[in-house]
Amino acid sequence: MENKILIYDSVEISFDGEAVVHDVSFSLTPGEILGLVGESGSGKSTLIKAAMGLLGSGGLVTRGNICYMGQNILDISEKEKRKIRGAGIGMIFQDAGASLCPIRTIGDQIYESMRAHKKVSRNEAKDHAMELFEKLNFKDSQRVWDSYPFELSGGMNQRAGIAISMLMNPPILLADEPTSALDVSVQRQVVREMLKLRELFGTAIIIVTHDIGVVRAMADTVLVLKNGKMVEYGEAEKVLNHPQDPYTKKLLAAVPRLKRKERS
Ligand SMILES: Nc1ncnc2c1ncn2[C@@H]1O[C@H](COP(=O)(O)OP(=O)(O)OP(=O)(O)O)[C@@H](O)[C@H]1O
Repeated sequence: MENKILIYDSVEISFDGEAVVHDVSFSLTPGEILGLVGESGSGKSTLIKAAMGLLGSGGLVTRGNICYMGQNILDISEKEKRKIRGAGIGMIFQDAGASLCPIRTIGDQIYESMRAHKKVSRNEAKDHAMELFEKLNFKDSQRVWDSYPFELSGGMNQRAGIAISMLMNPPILLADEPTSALDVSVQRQVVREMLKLRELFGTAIIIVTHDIGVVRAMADTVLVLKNGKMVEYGEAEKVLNHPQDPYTKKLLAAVPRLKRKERS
């Protein structure tokens, strides 16, 4: 099992008794970036939410196992899951701005989210956040700390959201369409930032995206989902440059040629 920090083993996920993800297996090593792609409704978000225990009331893993650091997270209590969420597995969504509380400053939210996991003073939380902001080249860290989300641009909120999800330095970051609501220049910045997190902290990342350009720029491995089933899984270079499955070929063909050519 050398060095696997997350293992999905034959996972089936159902909503209200109906399976929407079928027999999916993959694993993640420290620092690995896995690109999860597939058409809308193919089950990408459902698959990663299962690792966080965030499927909602009708959702259930109905077969298989999901192991985080050797621990089957389907067997553990809600309290233990809460410990893993944030400190073990961080998550960022498409619109991190919307998941920030509108009536609290970024600083307050950082302090609260850190305090939920460990005993820290406000100053310690601030020092830690400022250090991370600097590492991620935020131009005006103090202003970000003092701002309410509505005082920052959508791109800055997303970058702050990513930084917040990294405060506890989780070994795994699940990123669900983290760039799709952003304009192109901020998209590039966010991609660079996620790569920087891997470089700085050895963070493993699962990135869910429709943007094959982002997958090319980031992923070591790629998993292609269609109607909840794995159609292809392997090294990014192989899957992207020599796709075997017609569905993967179709997904890749949907990408503008210019984008596909830029790194070939
Ligand atoms: N809470 C839910 N209750 C019932 N069915 C759901 C729920 N969440 C997702 N589904 C169903 O599960 C399937 C997979 O949805 P999911 O959102 O995981 O796909 P996706 O690949 O992430 O799509 P997108 O790219 O549009 O975000 C879909 O058929 C969807 O309707």
